Amino acid sequence: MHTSAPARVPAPRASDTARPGPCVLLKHGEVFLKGRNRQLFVERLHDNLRTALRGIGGSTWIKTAQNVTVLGGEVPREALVERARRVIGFNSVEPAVRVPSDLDTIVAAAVDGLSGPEYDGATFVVRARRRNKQFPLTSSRVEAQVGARVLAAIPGLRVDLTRPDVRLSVEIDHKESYVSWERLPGLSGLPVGSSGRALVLLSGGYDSPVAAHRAMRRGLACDFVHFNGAPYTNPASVYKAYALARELNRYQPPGELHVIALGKAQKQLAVAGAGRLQVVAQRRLMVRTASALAARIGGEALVTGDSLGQVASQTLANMVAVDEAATLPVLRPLLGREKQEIIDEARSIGTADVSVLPDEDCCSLLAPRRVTTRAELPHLRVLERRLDLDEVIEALLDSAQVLRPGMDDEEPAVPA
Ligand SMILES: Nc1ncnc2c1ncn2[C@@H]1O[C@H](COP(=O)(O)OP(=O)(O)OP(=O)(O)O)[C@@H](O)[C@H]1O
Repeated sequence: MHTSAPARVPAPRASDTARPGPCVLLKHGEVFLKGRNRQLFVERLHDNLRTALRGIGGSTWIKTAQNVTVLGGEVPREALVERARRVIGFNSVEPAVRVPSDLDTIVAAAVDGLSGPEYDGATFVVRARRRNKQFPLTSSRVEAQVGARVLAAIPGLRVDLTRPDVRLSVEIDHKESYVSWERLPGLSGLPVGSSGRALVLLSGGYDSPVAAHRAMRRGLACDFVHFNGAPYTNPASVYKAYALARELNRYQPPGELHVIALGKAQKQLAVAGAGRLQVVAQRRLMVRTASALAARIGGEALVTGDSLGQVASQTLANMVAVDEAATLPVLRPLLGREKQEIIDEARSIGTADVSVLPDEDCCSLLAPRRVTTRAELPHLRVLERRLDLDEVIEALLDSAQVLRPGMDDEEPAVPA
């Protein structure tokens, strides 16, 4: 049984946070808008960040200021940035330096940062935020003074308040301040796990991995289930599902992949006379089995990659027929998306290279030449009564293989 909270990673030692040096500023996303529950969301965000930092190869520390998390450690800053950019819930990830809160030191850090040849002739603006109201200058005075002194020290620079090449950001906290001049976009969204846990029906195509990623960005921790056509198809789709789940697990405390051999049950449906209902009947069997599996592992909803009308099996009537068989809500984050948008998003999250590979999906096994676009529930029920559904589902669940992509590097042993 899953608990949705990730395992805690030891808190940083106080001595780690005392030294000046490189760090990373992580600006909070939607969490920032939360009211009284904000602290809980921030704790979840930090738990996920600690999980993402596991195995990085050196000690790390995390510090919270208002609406910002500061990350540092005895590892190269690029490695911290790379890990932090995969944590859902930060609007931006900014490589920064941490200095004592006095103006001379802040200016020295800024001059140091902007002295490289890549900033020759660049335009810049200073943006300051003062969290420490005891600091002797207001934010706008800090901006003016830092700007003037940087300009005097680096004559190649020019000021542009509206469309600068570089935004020099100064965050003044109580004892220390953070200076940064590079801002990388984060993944924004809600911390994974803050909305509960879901089971994603993961095929080998472009859509379901993108749907999973979108579900994660709305705070759902995801496990995965993949149905393959074994024993009648080759194992290629299982390897693809494994690779996709491993990629997706880089964005969350890793979820499990359950692999279920559907081939025999598909044949039973065909023998029972499914005909043009075959694909919708299979989908109903998938969501029934997935609902039962989710109930066992703590999932509260199913997620699919359906997009309305994309293919014959995804008409409104067929989706209604599928939903009727599920005992958990079926979430479809891609319902209104177009295929090209989905493929572009698959490229940006890193799943497209796997999805494009050929496989022998269980859906093509026994698929009729024409799939019904209007599956009638009474016809489906008559068909399903010819099978002992409870027994079929029990057998499917018993044969499920559980893999942990990204948690260890075992290759999937393909179920018989
Ligand atoms: N073999 C499978 N195992 C698990 N889920 C599946 C499988 N086949 C389909 N699904 C689920 O049903 C959804 C619709 O599948 P369908 O084959 O109709 O569309 P698709 O456009 O090929 O989807 P995808 O690009 O995700 O493969 C998938 O996005 C996925 O969530």
